[in-house]
This record gives sequence, C-alpha cells and structure tokens, in this order.
Amino acid sequence: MKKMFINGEWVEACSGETREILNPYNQEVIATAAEGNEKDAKFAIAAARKAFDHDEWSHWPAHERGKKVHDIAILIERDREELAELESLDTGKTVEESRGDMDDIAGVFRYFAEMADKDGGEIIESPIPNSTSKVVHEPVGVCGQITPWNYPLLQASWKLAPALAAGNTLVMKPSEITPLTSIKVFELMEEAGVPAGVVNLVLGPGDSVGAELSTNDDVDLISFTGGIETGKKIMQAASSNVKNLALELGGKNPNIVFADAEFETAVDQAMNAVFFHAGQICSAGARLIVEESIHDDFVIALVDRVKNIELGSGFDESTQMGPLISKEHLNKVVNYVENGKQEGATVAVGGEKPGNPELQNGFFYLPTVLTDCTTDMNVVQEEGFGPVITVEKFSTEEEAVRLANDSIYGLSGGVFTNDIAKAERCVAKMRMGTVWINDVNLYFPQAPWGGYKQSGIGRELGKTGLEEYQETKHVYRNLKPIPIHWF
Ligand SMILES: NC(=O)c1ccc[n+]([C@@H]2O[C@H](COP(=O)([O-])OP(=O)(O)OC[C@H]3O[C@@H](n4cnc5c(N)ncnc54)[C@H](O)[C@@H]3O)[C@@H](O)[C@H]2O)c1
Ligand SMILES: C[N+](C)(C)CC=O
Repeated sequence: MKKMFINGEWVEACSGETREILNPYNQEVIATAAEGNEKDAKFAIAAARKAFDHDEWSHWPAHERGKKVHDIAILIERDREELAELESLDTGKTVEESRGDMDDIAGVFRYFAEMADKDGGEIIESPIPNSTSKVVHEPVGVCGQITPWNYPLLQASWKLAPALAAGNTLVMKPSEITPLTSIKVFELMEEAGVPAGVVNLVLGPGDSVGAELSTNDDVDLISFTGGIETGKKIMQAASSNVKNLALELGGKNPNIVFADAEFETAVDQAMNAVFFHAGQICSAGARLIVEESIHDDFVIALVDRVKNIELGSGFDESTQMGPLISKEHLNKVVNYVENGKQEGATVAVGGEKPGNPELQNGFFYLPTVLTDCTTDMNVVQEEGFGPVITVEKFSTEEEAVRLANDSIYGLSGGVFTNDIAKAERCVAKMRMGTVWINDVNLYFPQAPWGGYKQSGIGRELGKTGLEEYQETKHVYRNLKPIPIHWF
C-alpha cells in the first residue's frame, strides 16, 4: 500500500481508508493508496509549521539548500525510466512523453538548485542621511501545494523545487487519481536527506485535504494548479488568513494561422498543439483560427493527418495518443462535442469513441476536428480538455487578434506566419501569459509560466517562480540614533 509522508515517516491514513488507483488504458488497479482527510492534513501542516518555526531548513546556508535540491535532480535522473513508466501507467500518456516530462522535471530541480544562493539582496540608496537601507528575501513559511492529474510530477516539480530552494517547508496534495510519481519523488527527497517535517505528502480528495490546506491558518501560502472552479474556491478559502496565493488555472488557447505561414509546419503544429496527451494540457491549442483564404485547404490537410493518429497503450511504441484520464472525464468530452454539434459545429473527423475492440476497456475518444465554429459557441469558449480542435475563420489581422482575445482565459496562444512584423504586432495585442511564434506548447525552467485573466494569478518557473516563494523585507538602519523630541 502506498503511504503518506508526514514529519519524516511513511504513514497510513488516520481513518485507515484507501483508494484504488486505476490505469486509464484498461481500468486495471495499479496501486492502492492511503486516502487521507482533514485530520491527516492537520498533522502534516503541524509538522511543516514546526520545521519552519524551528528555523532548521530556512536558516541553512542557501548553497546547502541548493545542493540538496540538486541531489534530488540527480536521483530523478537515476530513476528516470521507473518514474516515466509510473507516470504513463497512472495517466495513460505515452512513455516517450513521460520520459520527456522526467527530463524537464530534473531540469527544473537543477535550475532552482542553481538559483538558491544567487540572491544577495539589494542595497537601496537611502534618501535619509546617516542611514542604510537594504532589501532581503526570505522564505514565506509553510506552503500548501495542490496539483492536478494531467502532468502530475511536472506540476509538482514546479512547486517543490522553488519552495525548497527558497527555504520554505511544505505540504503537498497531489491529485487523488494520479499520486504515484509524487509518492516516488517524496521517497527520493527522503533519500536525498531533506530534514523531517520540511516536505510532507498528504494523499486524498480535494474537498477534505485540499480544503484544509486552503483554510488552515498555519499555512502561509497556497499554490494551486487545476481547474478554474476549484481555483475560485481556493481563492475564497485562502482569504481566511490572507494567505499568499498562486493560481495556475485552465486555458482555451487560440492558435492563429495566417495564409503566409509555412503550410505543412502549421498543419503539423496545429496537431501537436492539441493531440499530445489527448488534449489534456492546460495550454492545448484547442482553438484554431485560420485565415479564410487557406481555411478549406488547411482543414482538408488537417483531417487527412488526424484520421491516421494511432490510439493505444502508452507502452506500445506505435501509439501516438493514449486514453483520457477517467470515465467521468470521457463523459465530459462526449457531452462537450455533442453540445458543440447542437450549436452548429460540423464534425470533420472523429466526434465519437473509437470502435476498435482492443480499446473498449480504456477511456478513449477519437481525435476530433470541429469546423463551422464561431466565437460565440460554448464549444469554442469552454475548456474541453480532450482531443478536440475547433476551427474558426478570419479575414483580417485585427479580426484574428480580436477572436483570439475573446475568452475569459489568457494562458497561451500561437501565431503562425512568415511575416515577423505581423507576428510581433499580434503578440503585442494578445492577452496571454505565453505566446509562441511559429511553434506551440513550449516551456522551460528559465521562462515564467502563468496566465492573464481567469487563467490564474502569479507565475511559476523562471526568476518569478522563486519569488513566489519569497517574502520581501526592507531593512532600514539609523546609523546615528538620537531622540527627535517630537513629543
Ligand atoms: N495553468 C497551468 O499551468 C495548468 C497546468 C495543468 C493543469 N491545469 C488545469 O487543471 C485542470 C485539470 O486538472 P484537474 O481536473 O485535476 O483540476 P481540479 O481543479 O479538479 O483538481 C486539481 C486539484 O485540486 C484538488 N481539489 C479539488 N477540489 C478542491 C477544493 N475544494 N479545495 C482544494 N483542492 C481541491 C484536486 O483534488 C486536485 O488535487 C484543467 O483546467 C487544466 O487547464 C492548469
Ligand atoms: C503547464 N504544462 C503545459 C506543462 C501542462 C499543462 O497542463
């Protein structure tokens, strides 16, 4: 049985409850995990509070903390294959994709390990005679970290590595349906010698464990990655003690293709934008916005390639796309497409579950292209989080940007054109945290990640990813203290 990690010990849930973890490819039980609740979360928060207040980790020399974070990266690299296979078992994504995730994850730990001792504070030129003024950064304290099921360990690494490098203690709650790689990384952090109480893992549902992390007054910061409705609840709950708040929420990401774009690349990337991990990516380019003059040819070329996408087990080398995560999520995608059809969208390819008998035990949905879409449709506005792309038309640059911005979300977007001045003009007007020119879905540790509008608050990765886990303190010193006799 997979246990939780609290105060340096592997423990079962107080209630003794467990949960079966399913392989979405065939619904086989791949593990049984402890199912914690508020009580377990309270124990973990108390352990993290004690570890922080007793100054151990937060007062280690920063380069020593950096070295520990670096050691974790090395252990992740050592166990890359085991971690990649676990991630694929748990999520259904191809092992090749999971291997790429593990390399990214090790890179994130290395990046924040390097950053740990690079901040020497800042001397401010004080306007007051006989004084000094400086700014220093300190850890925020106890961090609650809540992660989703689609990129379980990748999203965890974006929170764990900077929180540790900055000297915080933490309690993580992974998605209850995909906890396996997070559990493994806590084993690696224990092996690396992270002190007891500094990192704590509580498994279990959002409405108990997650809600406790969001409301508990001993938690100083809550960092959440997940859906917009959960994000709103957490924002409200976090107000109880005015926690620092970081929200990485959903997206409905436009991908604009101009007629002068390199045609074959744009078609290829339109597919990469939305069919990796069966479209279960926050930054999936699920809204294709194509210039009218090439629209019909583009759709023909796209459909021609989409119908050949190989579905199957993530462990089969010929598989290009795995299943969706769960029965509930599959039903959501089915309804999303059905509603789109009722709104007037045309299914150019896909639009149903596959008939292939070998796939009937998994949560599969065919890669789908919906045409005749307009911005006012729900299918264009809602985050579908499945292998579904909607296609809209535009005829001017202004219209393309207006359509792209017509969304409550602002996570990411793409522009495909050979006219770089046009691309830069569009980018300057696109209200999104990341915009790719002639590319899609790229992210790396050095660049910040996060959303405009309802896609979130704050930024992970990059310099800002560390700053999210730091408080800023101004230290003023009077060099000649004398009474001022005001009173
Ligand atoms: N912006 C990003 O970087 C990013 C990255 C990955 C995923 N996402 C988003 O995540 C969503 C998919 O993930 P999901 O379905 O796991 O999201 P979700 O919101 O259902 O769950 C995310 C996490 O929140 C927990 N949770 C649920 N209710 C809670 C509550 N009341 N209080 C506290 N925690 C609670 C869940 O148990 C889970 O661990 C999509 O919307 C996707 O766009 C965003
Ligand atoms: C942030 N990213 C793109 C790695 C995963 C989003 O779901």
